[in-house]
This record gives sequence, C-alpha cells and structure tokens, in this order.
Amino acid sequence: MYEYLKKLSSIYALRMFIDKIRDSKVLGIGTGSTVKYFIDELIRLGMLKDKKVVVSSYATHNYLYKHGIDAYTPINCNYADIYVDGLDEINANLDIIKGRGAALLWEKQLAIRSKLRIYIADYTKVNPEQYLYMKPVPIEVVPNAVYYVIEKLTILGYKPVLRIGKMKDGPIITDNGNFIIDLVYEKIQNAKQVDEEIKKINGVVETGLFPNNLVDYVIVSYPGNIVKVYSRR
Ligand SMILES: O=C[C@H](O)[C@H](O)[C@H](O)COP(=O)(O)O
Repeated sequence: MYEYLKKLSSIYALRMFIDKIRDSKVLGIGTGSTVKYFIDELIRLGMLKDKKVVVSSYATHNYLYKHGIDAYTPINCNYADIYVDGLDEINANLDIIKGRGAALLWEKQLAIRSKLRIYIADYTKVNPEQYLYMKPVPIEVVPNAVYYVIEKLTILGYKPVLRIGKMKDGPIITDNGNFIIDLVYEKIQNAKQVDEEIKKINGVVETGLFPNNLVDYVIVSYPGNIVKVYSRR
C-alpha cells in the first residue's frame, strides 16, 4: 500500500540533497519500508561506495549486507554528516513520532549525532494539528523495569501497552535486548516536555518522540505526484 508514494518521497529527497549526500563522508540511514527505497536508489546510483554508512538497526544492516555493503552501527560512529529516515507521524509543529519498527533508540542517537536530519514519508503520516495524536508513542524500556514503568505511565494518565511479538511468544525484543511499551494517549501538545517527563522514569531508555529540534527537513509525497518539503530552516 502507498508503495509508489514511499518511493516518490525517497527519490525526491535524494535528488534534492544529492550534492550534500555525494559529498558526505558519513551517511546515517534509518529503518523501515520507506527508507528502503532511498537505499535502493543510493545503490542504483553507486553512491554508497567510498562512504561510511551508519545504520539505525540490524534490519537495515542486514538489508545493506545483502547488497554487499558492510555498514557501521552507532557504537563506532560518533557523528554523521546526514541522516535520512522514515517516520510514523508528523504534526504541523514538525514534531515526529518514530519507532513502529522498534528501532527508535539508534534512530534517535543518529538524529542527535547528525548535522542534517532529513525525514521521508507519504501523506498518510501527516497530522495537520499542532499536537500529536495519531500514533502511539513507542518507549524502549529495560526488561526488569517494565511493570514499574507501566505503573508510572498509568499514574501519569497514559495507557501503556506492552508490545507483543508476532513471530515470537511474549514481548518483542529490541536490537538492544529491551522491551517496547506503546503509549496510547489523547493528545501530546509539547513533544519535548513529554519526552523529558517519560525519560525521568527509571528504566526508560528512550522514547519515539522526536521533537522538532531533531528535524531539519521532511519530504512528504501526496497522490498526483505531488511532493511537499517542510522545514524549520
Ligand atoms: O522503528 C522504525 C522507524 O521509526 C521507522 O523509520 C518508521 O516506523 C517508518 O517506517 P515505514 O517507512 O516503514 O513506515
């Protein structure tokens, strides 16, 4: 579904930033079905040669490995020139929710460590309101704190749901050996504040809230071959 739109925003982003991407020494690449089109195009154009590629998940590492590219992970990459990734929801304030694929921790590490952050999406991810409301917020939690964190989040007025594996019994396990709690809520008005509030709970490793200070450009595709670029710059 919407595959052509995912491809459209990916190819548009690559064309828009092609010089910067070509000149970059360290390129961060995210996770998910949208960014795969971006990777395919990079490979097709031979743009991953002579470049350090750092990935936000073992899923993307594996995808690149299958294409003969041995990527780095955040452990041996303290910064990136550019980071490109998909997203799950974006509001009018350019705050983002990520982490449907449970890759949010490395994704946020790469977003923090990158000089230029570019996100690609199709229009179904766009929320025109100032607040967030469409998608649950994934939260990575150390396993032995899971019920403590669930209790604390419930007291704060959220509805936390432990994410269960589909091809595995029990909770899903992240690339870091942790669990994911999906946070159901009514509205998030201030993404930065909520992110900070949740991270104060002992046992929480990271949240999938990417406040707009981690967002430079968002490339969104719409039906009819329309692409819109949103930016804080
Ligand atoms: O953990 C997963 C990531 O945050 C993805 O980048 C996000 O879920 C978007 O994925 P997709 O492009 O498959 O919708």
